[in-house]
Amino acid sequence: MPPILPAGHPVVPKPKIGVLLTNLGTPDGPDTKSVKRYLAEFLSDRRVVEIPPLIWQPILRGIILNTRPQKSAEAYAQVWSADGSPLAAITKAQSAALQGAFGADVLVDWAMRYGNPSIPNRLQAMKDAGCERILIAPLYPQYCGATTATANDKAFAALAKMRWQPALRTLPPYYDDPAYIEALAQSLTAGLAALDFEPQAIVASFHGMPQRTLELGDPYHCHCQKTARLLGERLGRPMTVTFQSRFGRAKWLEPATDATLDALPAKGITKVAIFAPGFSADCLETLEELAIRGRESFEENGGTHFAYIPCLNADEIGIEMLRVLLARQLEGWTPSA
Ligand SMILES: C=CC1=C(C)c2cc3[nH]c(cc4nc(cc5[nH]c(cc1n2)c(C)c5CCC(=O)O)C(CCC(=O)O)=C4C)c(C)c3C=C
Ligand SMILES: [Fe+2]
Ligand SMILES: [Fe+2]
Repeated sequence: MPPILPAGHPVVPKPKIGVLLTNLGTPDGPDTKSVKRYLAEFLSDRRVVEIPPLIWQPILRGIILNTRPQKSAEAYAQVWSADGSPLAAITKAQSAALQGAFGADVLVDWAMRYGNPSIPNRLQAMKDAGCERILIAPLYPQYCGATTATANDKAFAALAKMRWQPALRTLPPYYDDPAYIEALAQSLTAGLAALDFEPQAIVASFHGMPQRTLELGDPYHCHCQKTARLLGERLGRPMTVTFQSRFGRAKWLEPATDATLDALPAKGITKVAIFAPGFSADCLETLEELAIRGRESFEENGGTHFAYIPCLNADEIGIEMLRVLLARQLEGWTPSA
């Protein structure tokens, strides 16, 4: 058969391509009203709280949304930056850095699953800019229905309303990708080298989820364990894996980060370094829960040295890793990617 494309022809014509980075979401401001609006949307997501709405909604509206927003707003106020919520500010910086790395062929933007800028809003903006092909990139290394799936659901729902849809791809979870493990290894090595003490333990703290979600078949727990194992092997140092941010009364994944930190000094471990490999950007859960409250609690229980090592964020190592992962997904879509 003769070749279907004339010799020298590019394999694919050059359509306009969009890359939409997505993350969890955050309130518009560190005030009770904004946090209440955000938590109402977040905690009404049936991928996040897997309790039948007839039982859950009265608890959410009657109890949780009347108590938690004020407490959470105080926590957000402690970490709020000049650029707004750290999660939003860092995701925006990641988007700008990747735009620089890809150049004019690819439009890079960012959106939040809950709150602003919303996924439907930024997808529409990409379509309006002429993007015919879009890569949705949920920035969660470990897959969880409560994070990866719901972010993609939101994008699919927006596309479901479009008469003229763009073509779509999604970034798969990258918990065991050599580029991710290497980025974590380099970032952790640099973070440890900058300390003025030698930690006796390195704690890898992942966001938790209900134990029941694991039993229903969600791979998140296994993904976290594999990330920590590969990183430990790469560095030749064991990692203490823990799960943080417990919410509600149900049993969550264990061991819990707070209980583990509090128990270490009694075992003779008074110097620790902690980091959060499952978070692609620092946020409330890392800056307030780990770096502020985790430290206080560890020291109250006899700890003497505590270091929080930041996430990959928009640092060079993290951006290069994301560029590699995204470029791989764009293969065949653009001759230059
Ligand atoms: C209610 C159940 C929750 C599940 C399940 C859950 C899973 C989960 N979350 C992240 C990442 C983040 N969560 C963040 C905040 C946050 N998470 C929950 C609850 C669940 N998370 C709440 C109620 C909150 C809000 C803050 C609070 O009131 O305490 C954030 C930070 C957002 C920010 O604005 O900085 C991230 C990121 C993952 C990876 C995950 C997977 C199991
Ligand atoms: Fe969460
Ligand atoms: Fe928290």
